[in-house]
Amino acid sequence: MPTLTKLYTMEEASQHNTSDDCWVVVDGKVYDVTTYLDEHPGGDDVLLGAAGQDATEEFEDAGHSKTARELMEQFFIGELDETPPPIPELEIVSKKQEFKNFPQKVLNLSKQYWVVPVAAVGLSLAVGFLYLRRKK
Ligand code: HEM
Repeated sequence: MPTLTKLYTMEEASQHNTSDDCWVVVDGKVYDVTTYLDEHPGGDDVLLGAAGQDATEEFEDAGHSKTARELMEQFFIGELDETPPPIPELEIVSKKQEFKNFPQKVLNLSKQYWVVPVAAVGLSLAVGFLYLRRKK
């Protein structure tokens, strides 16, 4: 089933790293904790230290309670877009591949269009024959 969850790249999340605009990423989920900075029992400094970053390890190390995990859902804004960006090398490889197959492609075309040279030779012979006959 399609989800309506908003996706954010890590690059986008990393730009929200101030006390006026503070996002943290925990376990592939993005949280806007700006309004929670002053309320956080662990202190605002720890959240600010993890702002715009993947804080999964720090979050787990702090041994958060079930209540804390339920509470964080209020700050959930989306998920991390983990789709890898297209690798430019792949394009280069495919272009090289095209070039590599060039002789094969020419061969295939000549197989397909063998009628053209045969017709050309036939036509030349016919014209030559008529020319010679007229000369006599
Ligand atoms: C939306 C995200 C978060 C919520 C809702 C949240 C909530 C809480 C709550 C309720 C506590 C009190 C203890 C408990 O009930 O477990 C706590 C403690 C703490 N949190 Fe968070 N937290 C969040 C994110 C983080 C992150 C990202 C870090 C680390 C970078 C962190 C570090 C800590 C630390 C160090 C403590 C103190 C633990 C202790 O006293 O032993 N928290 N947090």
